[in-house]
Amino acid sequence: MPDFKPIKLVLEDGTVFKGKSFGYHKSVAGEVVFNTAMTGYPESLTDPSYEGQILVSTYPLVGNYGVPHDDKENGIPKFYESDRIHVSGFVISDYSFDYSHWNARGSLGDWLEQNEVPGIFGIDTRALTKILREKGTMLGKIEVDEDDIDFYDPNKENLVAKVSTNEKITYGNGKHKIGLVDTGGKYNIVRCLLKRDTTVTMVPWDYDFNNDDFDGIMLANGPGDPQMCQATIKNISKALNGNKPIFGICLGNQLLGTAAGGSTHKLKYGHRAHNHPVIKVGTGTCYITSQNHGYVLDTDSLSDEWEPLFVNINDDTNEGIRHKTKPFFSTQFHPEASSGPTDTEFLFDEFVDLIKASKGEK
Ligand SMILES: NC(=O)CC[C@H](N)C(=O)O
Repeated sequence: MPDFKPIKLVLEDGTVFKGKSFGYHKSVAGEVVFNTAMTGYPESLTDPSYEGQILVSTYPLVGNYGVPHDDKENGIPKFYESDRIHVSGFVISDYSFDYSHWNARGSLGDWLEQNEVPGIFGIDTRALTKILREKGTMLGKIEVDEDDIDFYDPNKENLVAKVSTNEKITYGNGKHKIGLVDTGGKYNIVRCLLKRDTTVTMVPWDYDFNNDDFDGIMLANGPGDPQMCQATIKNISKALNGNKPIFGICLGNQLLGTAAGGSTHKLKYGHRAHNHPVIKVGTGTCYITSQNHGYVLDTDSLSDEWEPLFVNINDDTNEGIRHKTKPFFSTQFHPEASSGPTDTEFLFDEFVDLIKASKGEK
């Protein structure tokens, strides 16, 4: 085994975890969050919602299936959620030096190195997670050699502006025209829409989509504090006066709720997993969902025109909302999965059905 350089993770409360470096050997600071999923590191690492965050995997064995090919389909990578790694650093327990998978093109360590993102292995990530669960999400820094860098709070910045597209980009040429507000959206949202006879036009986070002739508006996921996206919230508020279908995911749920007059707050340590159970309100139906968020919408803050659509049965937090009379709805979880269970992908069908109904089609 080669000699891996020492590297450490320092938490805001002074706790230090010493590990070994297996990615790009540099110091970084960010917000430390944990995900309990057992698979899906290529998708998570490229999810723009992780911008500014140091990601901890509670599942110990990581890297065993390498990283996938970067083949493209419809102009986007087939197996990644964006064009680069967005996490600031990756913290794991056991690194698999050997990888094997039909679709592997290289190792996780080499991929981190190419993207200049540090990786630490040899850390008891379950002990680390217990601290984060007890004290809540904390700032942290990964330090190499004798470095002593400052802590950095990504939520004080407009991270959405950093990760959003700067120009309109159109994918596919299906029947229904979707305006996708790119607050840091994952490519699987585009893939799920394109599978359903749509043309998807991705627009910048602060673009006023109300003047375009879209058939429906898709509000994407994205990083940071939703209250940083006032320009998006303003445009959504305008759209709420009309009748075009709107579907929001994760940050999209928080932005739709805020535009509807609601408020948001930060959870103690967030939901990042493949197994969050949510109940559809008014039914006994439970879905197992993929999640990655730190903020949450306050259901009680919504006006009477809105109602909760899903609720998390672990902690009773909001998992989605819908307008009582207009075709507007959103989910806090990820129906596009990637990674995680695909049980709620049918919500994309429901969105397209709303579009058809609003156009007078069957
Ligand atoms: N995946 C997301 O869209 C995350 C939304 C928001 N940044 C949060 O942490 O709550």
